[in-house]
Amino acid sequence: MVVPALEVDALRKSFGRRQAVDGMTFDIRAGELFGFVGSNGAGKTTTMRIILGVLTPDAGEVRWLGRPVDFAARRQFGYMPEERGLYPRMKVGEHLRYLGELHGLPPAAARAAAGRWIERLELSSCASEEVQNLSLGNQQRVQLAAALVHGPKALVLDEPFSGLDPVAVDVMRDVLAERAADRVTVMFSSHQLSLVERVCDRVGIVGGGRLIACGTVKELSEDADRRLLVDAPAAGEDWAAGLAGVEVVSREGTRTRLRLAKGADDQRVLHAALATGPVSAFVPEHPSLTELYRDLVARTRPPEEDAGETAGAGATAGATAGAGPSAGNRTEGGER
Ligand SMILES: Nc1ncnc2c1ncn2[C@@H]1O[C@H](COP(=O)(O)OP(=O)(O)OP(=O)(O)O)[C@@H](O)[C@H]1O
Repeated sequence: MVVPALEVDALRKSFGRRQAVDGMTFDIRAGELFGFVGSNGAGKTTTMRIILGVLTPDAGEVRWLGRPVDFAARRQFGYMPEERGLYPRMKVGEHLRYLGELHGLPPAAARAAAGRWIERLELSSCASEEVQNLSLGNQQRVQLAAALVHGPKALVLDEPFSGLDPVAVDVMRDVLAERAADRVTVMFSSHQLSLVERVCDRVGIVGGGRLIACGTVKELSEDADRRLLVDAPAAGEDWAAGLAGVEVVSREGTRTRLRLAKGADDQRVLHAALATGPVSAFVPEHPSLTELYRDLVARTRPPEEDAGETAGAGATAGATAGAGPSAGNRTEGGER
Protein backbone atom coordinates (compact mmCIF):
# COMPACT_ATOMS: atom_id res chain seq x y z
CA MET A 1 0.00 0.00 0.00
CA VAL A 2 1.28 3.47 -0.90
CA VAL A 3 1.15 5.72 2.16
CA PRO A 4 0.17 9.30 1.32
CA ALA A 5 2.52 12.04 2.44
CA LEU A 6 -0.03 14.83 2.67
CA GLU A 7 -3.62 14.10 3.65
CA VAL A 8 -6.41 16.63 3.58
CA ASP A 9 -9.33 15.15 5.45
CA ALA A 10 -12.87 16.55 5.45
CA LEU A 11 -11.88 20.20 5.79
CA ARG A 12 -14.58 22.77 6.28
CA LYS A 13 -14.22 26.50 6.46
CA SER A 14 -16.79 29.26 6.22
CA PHE A 15 -16.47 33.02 6.11
CA GLY A 16 -19.65 34.37 7.63
CA ARG A 17 -22.47 32.66 5.70
CA ARG A 18 -20.22 31.65 2.82
CA GLN A 19 -19.07 28.02 2.92
CA ALA A 20 -15.69 28.34 1.19
CA VAL A 21 -14.52 24.77 1.88
CA ASP A 22 -17.09 22.06 2.43
CA GLY A 23 -15.69 18.60 3.09
CA MET A 24 -12.44 18.88 1.11
CA THR A 25 -10.69 15.51 1.06
CA PHE A 26 -7.72 14.24 -0.93
CA ASP A 27 -4.21 12.96 -0.45
CA ILE A 28 -0.91 13.29 -2.26
CA ARG A 29 2.05 10.91 -2.28
CA ALA A 30 5.71 11.77 -1.94
CA GLY A 31 7.11 12.51 -5.37
CA GLU A 32 3.71 13.21 -6.86
CA LEU A 33 2.79 16.30 -8.86
CA PHE A 34 -0.82 17.10 -8.01
CA GLY A 35 -2.80 19.69 -9.95
CA PHE A 36 -5.55 21.50 -8.07
CA VAL A 37 -8.07 23.00 -10.45
CA GLY A 38 -11.52 24.55 -10.21
CA SER A 39 -13.55 27.61 -11.00
CA ASN A 40 -12.98 30.98 -9.38
CA GLY A 41 -14.14 30.84 -5.80
CA ALA A 42 -14.23 27.04 -5.68
CA GLY A 43 -12.13 26.93 -2.51
CA LYS A 44 -8.60 26.17 -3.71
CA THR A 45 -6.78 29.06 -2.05
CA THR A 46 -8.68 28.60 1.20
CA THR A 47 -7.67 24.92 1.23
CA MET A 48 -4.04 25.76 0.57
CA ARG A 49 -4.05 28.38 3.30
CA ILE A 50 -5.42 25.81 5.74
CA ILE A 51 -2.70 23.32 4.73
CA LEU A 52 -0.09 25.96 5.48
CA GLY A 53 -1.71 26.97 8.76
CA VAL A 54 -2.48 30.50 7.57
CA LEU A 55 -6.14 29.73 8.24
CA THR A 56 -7.67 27.43 10.84
CA PRO A 57 -10.36 25.07 9.57
CA ASP A 58 -13.78 24.91 11.24
CA ALA A 59 -13.55 21.13 10.97
CA GLY A 60 -11.35 18.45 9.48
CA GLU A 61 -7.64 17.81 9.61
CA VAL A 62 -4.46 18.05 7.57
CA ARG A 63 -1.91 15.26 8.15
CA TRP A 64 1.71 15.01 7.11
CA LEU A 65 3.24 11.53 7.11
CA GLY A 66 0.25 10.23 9.05
CA ARG A 67 0.27 12.84 11.85
CA PRO A 68 -1.67 16.06 12.28
CA VAL A 69 0.39 18.89 10.83
CA ASP A 70 2.16 20.94 13.46
CA PHE A 71 4.74 23.72 13.38
CA ALA A 72 7.64 21.31 12.88
CA ALA A 73 5.92 19.67 9.92
CA ARG A 74 5.07 23.02 8.37
CA ARG A 75 8.73 24.02 8.45
CA GLN A 76 9.18 21.27 5.87
CA PHE A 77 6.63 22.90 3.57
CA GLY A 78 7.33 25.49 0.91
CA TYR A 79 4.48 27.85 0.05
CA MET A 80 3.84 30.23 -2.79
CA PRO A 81 0.86 32.30 -1.66
CA GLU A 82 -1.63 33.74 -4.16
CA GLU A 83 -0.99 37.26 -2.93
CA ARG A 84 2.81 36.71 -3.26
CA GLY A 85 4.67 37.72 -0.14
CA LEU A 86 8.04 39.29 -0.81
CA TYR A 87 9.56 42.38 0.78
CA PRO A 88 9.74 44.80 -2.16
CA ARG A 89 12.84 46.67 -0.98
CA MET A 90 14.97 43.65 -0.19
CA LYS A 91 17.52 42.52 -2.73
CA VAL A 92 16.87 39.15 -4.29
CA GLY A 93 19.92 37.31 -2.92
CA GLU A 94 19.59 38.89 0.50
CA HIS A 95 15.89 38.05 0.59
CA LEU A 96 16.43 34.38 -0.21
CA ARG A 97 19.23 34.06 2.35
CA TYR A 98 16.99 35.68 4.95
CA LEU A 99 14.14 33.27 4.22
CA GLY A 100 16.50 30.30 4.31
CA GLU A 101 17.71 31.32 7.77
CA LEU A 102 14.16 32.02 8.89
CA HIS A 103 13.38 28.39 8.07
CA GLY A 104 16.27 27.23 10.22
CA LEU A 105 19.20 26.94 7.79
CA PRO A 106 22.60 28.01 9.16
CA PRO A 107 23.86 31.21 7.41
CA ALA A 108 26.37 29.42 5.14
CA ALA A 109 23.79 26.85 4.04
CA ALA A 110 21.21 29.61 3.43
CA ARG A 111 23.73 31.51 1.31
CA ALA A 112 24.59 28.40 -0.71
CA ALA A 113 20.93 27.47 -1.23
CA ALA A 114 20.05 31.03 -2.27
CA GLY A 115 22.89 30.97 -4.81
CA ARG A 116 21.80 27.61 -6.18
CA TRP A 117 18.20 28.66 -6.70
CA ILE A 118 19.18 32.02 -8.18
CA GLU A 119 21.20 30.14 -10.74
CA ARG A 120 18.63 27.41 -11.39
CA LEU A 121 15.81 29.89 -11.84
CA GLU A 122 17.95 32.05 -14.12
CA LEU A 123 17.92 35.04 -11.78
CA SER A 124 21.68 35.68 -11.69
CA SER A 125 21.44 38.98 -13.56
CA CYS A 126 19.05 40.41 -10.97
CA ALA A 127 20.42 38.86 -7.77
CA SER A 128 21.51 42.29 -6.49
CA GLU A 129 18.34 44.10 -7.52
CA GLU A 130 15.56 45.07 -5.17
CA VAL A 131 12.57 42.79 -5.62
CA GLN A 132 10.32 45.77 -6.49
CA ASN A 133 12.45 46.57 -9.54
CA LEU A 134 11.98 43.15 -11.12
CA SER A 135 9.42 42.32 -13.78
CA LEU A 136 6.38 40.46 -12.46
CA GLY A 137 7.58 37.22 -14.05
CA ASN A 138 10.97 37.50 -12.38
CA GLN A 139 9.32 38.34 -9.07
CA GLN A 140 7.41 35.12 -9.49
CA ARG A 141 10.63 33.19 -10.05
CA VAL A 142 11.96 34.74 -6.83
CA GLN A 143 8.76 33.71 -5.12
CA LEU A 144 9.34 30.13 -6.23
CA ALA A 145 12.95 30.33 -5.03
CA ALA A 146 11.58 31.61 -1.71
CA ALA A 147 9.36 28.52 -1.45
CA LEU A 148 12.30 26.24 -2.28
CA VAL A 149 15.27 27.76 -0.50
CA HIS A 150 15.01 25.71 2.69
CA GLY A 151 14.72 22.40 0.83
CA PRO A 152 11.08 21.62 1.66
CA LYS A 153 9.60 18.13 1.50
CA ALA A 154 6.26 19.48 0.29
CA LEU A 155 5.46 22.37 -2.02
CA VAL A 156 2.08 24.09 -2.00
CA LEU A 157 1.93 26.63 -4.79
CA ASP A 158 -1.02 28.89 -5.50
CA GLU A 159 -1.17 29.59 -9.24
CA PRO A 160 2.59 29.54 -9.79
CA PHE A 161 2.22 29.72 -13.57
CA SER A 162 -0.11 32.70 -13.83
CA GLY A 163 1.39 35.62 -15.71
CA LEU A 164 4.56 33.82 -16.78
CA ASP A 165 5.93 33.97 -20.32
CA PRO A 166 6.39 30.63 -22.13
CA VAL A 167 10.09 30.36 -21.27
CA ALA A 168 9.41 31.05 -17.60
CA VAL A 169 6.59 28.46 -17.71
CA ASP A 170 9.10 25.89 -18.97
CA VAL A 171 11.58 26.77 -16.22
CA MET A 172 8.89 26.56 -13.54
CA ARG A 173 7.55 23.28 -14.95
CA ASP A 174 11.03 21.72 -15.09
CA VAL A 175 11.84 22.77 -11.54
CA LEU A 176 8.59 21.30 -10.22
CA ALA A 177 9.23 18.05 -12.11
CA GLU A 178 12.76 17.89 -10.68
CA ARG A 179 11.47 18.44 -7.16
CA ALA A 180 8.88 15.68 -7.61
CA ALA A 181 11.60 13.38 -8.97
CA ASP A 182 13.44 14.12 -5.72
CA ARG A 183 10.43 12.73 -3.77
CA VAL A 184 9.02 16.13 -2.87
CA THR A 185 5.21 16.26 -2.66
CA VAL A 186 4.12 18.98 -5.07
CA MET A 187 0.68 20.53 -5.20
CA PHE A 188 -0.21 23.54 -7.30
CA SER A 189 -3.36 25.30 -8.39
CA SER A 190 -3.82 26.54 -11.91
CA HIS A 191 -6.42 27.57 -14.44
CA GLN A 192 -4.13 26.49 -17.30
CA LEU A 193 -5.62 23.08 -17.81
CA SER A 194 -3.52 22.02 -20.79
CA LEU A 195 -0.43 22.70 -18.72
CA VAL A 196 -1.85 20.80 -15.75
CA GLU A 197 -2.63 17.89 -18.07
CA ARG A 198 0.94 17.82 -19.38
CA VAL A 199 2.68 18.25 -16.05
CA CYS A 200 0.67 16.54 -13.32
CA ASP A 201 0.52 12.92 -12.25
CA ARG A 202 -2.97 13.42 -10.84
CA VAL A 203 -5.53 16.15 -10.88
CA GLY A 204 -8.08 17.15 -8.27
CA ILE A 205 -11.06 19.09 -9.59
CA VAL A 206 -12.68 21.33 -7.01
CA GLY A 207 -16.23 22.63 -7.03
CA GLY A 208 -18.32 24.10 -4.25
CA GLY A 209 -15.54 23.72 -1.71
CA ARG A 210 -14.94 20.02 -2.21
CA LEU A 211 -13.35 17.62 -4.63
CA ILE A 212 -15.75 16.60 -7.38
CA ALA A 213 -13.23 14.42 -9.21
CA CYS A 214 -9.70 13.20 -8.70
CA GLY A 215 -7.32 10.94 -10.58
CA THR A 216 -5.02 10.73 -13.54
CA VAL A 217 -6.39 12.31 -16.71
CA LYS A 218 -6.75 8.79 -18.10
CA GLU A 219 -8.84 7.72 -15.09
CA LEU A 220 -10.98 10.81 -15.33
CA SER A 221 -11.60 10.21 -19.02
CA GLU A 222 -12.60 6.58 -18.33
CA ASP A 223 -15.29 7.93 -16.03
CA ALA A 224 -16.48 10.48 -18.56
CA ASP A 225 -18.84 10.12 -21.49
CA ARG A 226 -17.16 8.52 -24.52
CA ARG A 227 -16.62 10.53 -27.66
CA LEU A 228 -16.67 9.37 -31.25
CA LEU A 229 -15.72 10.98 -34.52
CA VAL A 230 -17.71 9.54 -37.40
CA ASP A 231 -17.15 10.45 -41.05
CA ALA A 232 -20.10 9.28 -43.13
CA PRO A 233 -19.98 11.20 -46.42
CA ALA A 234 -23.45 10.20 -47.61
CA ALA A 235 -25.24 10.76 -44.29
CA GLY A 236 -27.88 13.44 -43.90
CA GLU A 237 -27.83 16.11 -41.18
CA ASP A 238 -29.78 14.11 -38.64
CA TRP A 239 -28.44 10.61 -39.22
CA ALA A 240 -27.57 10.22 -35.50
CA ALA A 241 -30.77 11.77 -34.15
CA GLY A 242 -32.78 9.44 -31.97
CA LEU A 243 -29.92 7.07 -31.09
CA ALA A 244 -30.31 6.28 -27.40
CA GLY A 245 -27.68 7.96 -25.20
CA VAL A 246 -26.03 9.69 -28.14
CA GLU A 247 -25.62 13.45 -28.43
CA VAL A 248 -24.33 15.24 -31.50
CA VAL A 249 -21.62 17.60 -30.26
CA SER A 250 -20.71 19.13 -33.62
CA ARG A 251 -20.88 18.58 -37.34
CA GLU A 252 -18.27 19.82 -39.79
CA GLY A 253 -18.89 18.80 -43.38
CA THR A 254 -19.31 15.05 -43.41
CA ARG A 255 -17.72 14.58 -39.96
CA THR A 256 -19.88 14.29 -36.87
CA ARG A 257 -18.59 14.40 -33.33
CA LEU A 258 -20.72 12.45 -30.88
CA ARG A 259 -20.86 12.08 -27.14
CA LEU A 260 -22.03 8.70 -25.83
CA ALA A 261 -23.52 8.45 -22.36
CA LYS A 262 -22.57 5.51 -20.14
CA GLY A 263 -24.15 2.34 -21.50
CA ALA A 264 -24.77 3.76 -24.99
CA ASP A 265 -23.87 1.17 -27.65
CA ASP A 266 -21.23 2.36 -30.11
CA GLN A 267 -22.08 -0.56 -32.43
CA ARG A 268 -25.58 0.86 -32.90
CA VAL A 269 -23.95 4.12 -33.87
CA LEU A 270 -21.80 2.26 -36.40
CA HIS A 271 -24.86 0.47 -37.81
CA ALA A 272 -26.72 3.76 -38.10
CA ALA A 273 -23.76 5.35 -39.88
CA LEU A 274 -23.36 2.38 -42.25
CA ALA A 275 -27.06 2.50 -43.04
CA THR A 276 -26.42 5.88 -44.70
CA GLY A 277 -23.64 4.57 -46.98
CA PRO A 278 -19.86 4.27 -46.61
CA VAL A 279 -18.17 5.18 -43.32
CA SER A 280 -14.67 6.50 -43.84
CA ALA A 281 -13.84 7.15 -40.17
CA PHE A 282 -15.15 5.79 -36.87
CA VAL A 283 -12.68 6.93 -34.23
CA PRO A 284 -12.95 7.02 -30.44
CA GLU A 285 -11.58 10.35 -29.18
CA HIS A 286 -9.97 11.04 -25.83
CA PRO A 287 -11.21 14.18 -24.15
CA SER A 288 -8.66 16.71 -22.95
CA LEU A 289 -8.62 17.80 -19.32
CA THR A 290 -10.29 21.03 -20.43
CA GLU A 291 -13.18 19.07 -21.99
CA LEU A 292 -13.42 16.78 -18.97
CA TYR A 293 -13.48 19.78 -16.69
CA ARG A 294 -16.20 21.53 -18.69
CA ASP A 295 -18.33 18.37 -18.75
CA LEU A 296 -17.92 17.80 -15.03
CA VAL A 297 -18.76 21.33 -14.07
CA ALA A 298 -21.78 21.32 -16.40
CA ARG A 299 -22.89 17.92 -15.07
CA THR A 300 -22.69 18.99 -11.45
CA ARG A 301 -24.08 22.51 -11.82
CA PRO A 302 -27.43 22.85 -10.05
CA PRO A 303 -30.15 24.20 -12.37
CA GLU A 304 -30.96 27.11 -10.08
CA GLU A 305 -27.34 28.28 -10.12
CA ASP A 306 -26.91 32.02 -10.07
CA ALA A 307 -24.27 32.66 -12.70
CA GLY A 308 -23.23 35.84 -10.91
CA GLU A 309 -20.63 36.61 -8.31
CA THR A 310 -19.86 33.10 -7.05
CA ALA A 311 -20.14 31.05 -10.22
CA GLY A 312 -17.32 28.80 -9.08
CA ALA A 313 -18.51 28.28 -5.56
CA GLY A 314 -22.10 27.76 -6.66
CA ALA A 315 -21.27 25.61 -9.64
CA THR A 316 -21.15 22.34 -7.84
CA ALA A 317 -22.41 22.94 -4.37
CA GLY A 318 -25.70 21.18 -4.82
CA ALA A 319 -24.40 18.22 -6.72
CA THR A 320 -21.58 17.05 -4.56
CA ALA A 321 -23.41 15.84 -1.50
CA GLY A 322 -21.99 12.50 -0.58
CA ALA A 323 -18.44 13.20 -1.67
CA GLY A 324 -17.18 12.45 1.79
CA PRO A 325 -13.77 11.30 2.94
CA SER A 326 -13.81 8.43 0.50
CA ALA A 327 -14.19 10.67 -2.55
CA GLY A 328 -10.44 10.68 -2.90
CA ASN A 329 -10.15 9.37 -6.41
CA ARG A 330 -11.92 9.75 -9.71
CA THR A 331 -15.27 11.37 -10.17
CA GLU A 332 -17.80 11.33 -7.44
CA GLY A 333 -19.69 8.09 -7.66
CA GLY A 334 -17.07 6.63 -10.00
CA GLU A 335 -14.95 3.59 -9.32
CA ARG A 336 -11.96 3.99 -7.11
N1 LIG B 1 -11.00 36.02 3.87
C1 LIG B 1 -12.17 35.81 3.28
N2 LIG B 1 -13.28 36.43 3.70
C2 LIG B 1 -14.49 36.19 3.13
N3 LIG B 1 -14.68 35.34 2.10
C3 LIG B 1 -13.61 34.69 1.63
C4 LIG B 1 -12.30 34.89 2.18
N4 LIG B 1 -11.42 34.11 1.52
C5 LIG B 1 -12.15 33.45 0.59
N5 LIG B 1 -13.45 33.81 0.66
C6 LIG B 1 -14.54 33.27 -0.17
O1 LIG B 1 -14.44 31.86 -0.14
C7 LIG B 1 -14.71 31.30 -1.42
C8 LIG B 1 -13.52 30.46 -1.87
O2 LIG B 1 -12.45 31.34 -2.16
P1 LIG B 1 -11.02 30.81 -2.63
O3 LIG B 1 -10.13 32.01 -2.71
O4 LIG B 1 -10.60 29.71 -1.76
O5 LIG B 1 -11.34 30.26 -4.08
P2 LIG B 1 -10.33 29.81 -5.24
O6 LIG B 1 -10.80 28.48 -5.71
O7 LIG B 1 -8.93 29.92 -4.80
O8 LIG B 1 -10.65 30.90 -6.37
P3 LIG B 1 -9.69 31.54 -7.50
O9 LIG B 1 -9.52 30.49 -8.57
O10 LIG B 1 -10.52 32.70 -7.98
O11 LIG B 1 -8.41 31.97 -6.85
C9 LIG B 1 -15.03 32.47 -2.32
O12 LIG B 1 -16.42 32.62 -2.38
C10 LIG B 1 -14.38 33.65 -1.63
O13 LIG B 1 -15.04 34.84 -1.94
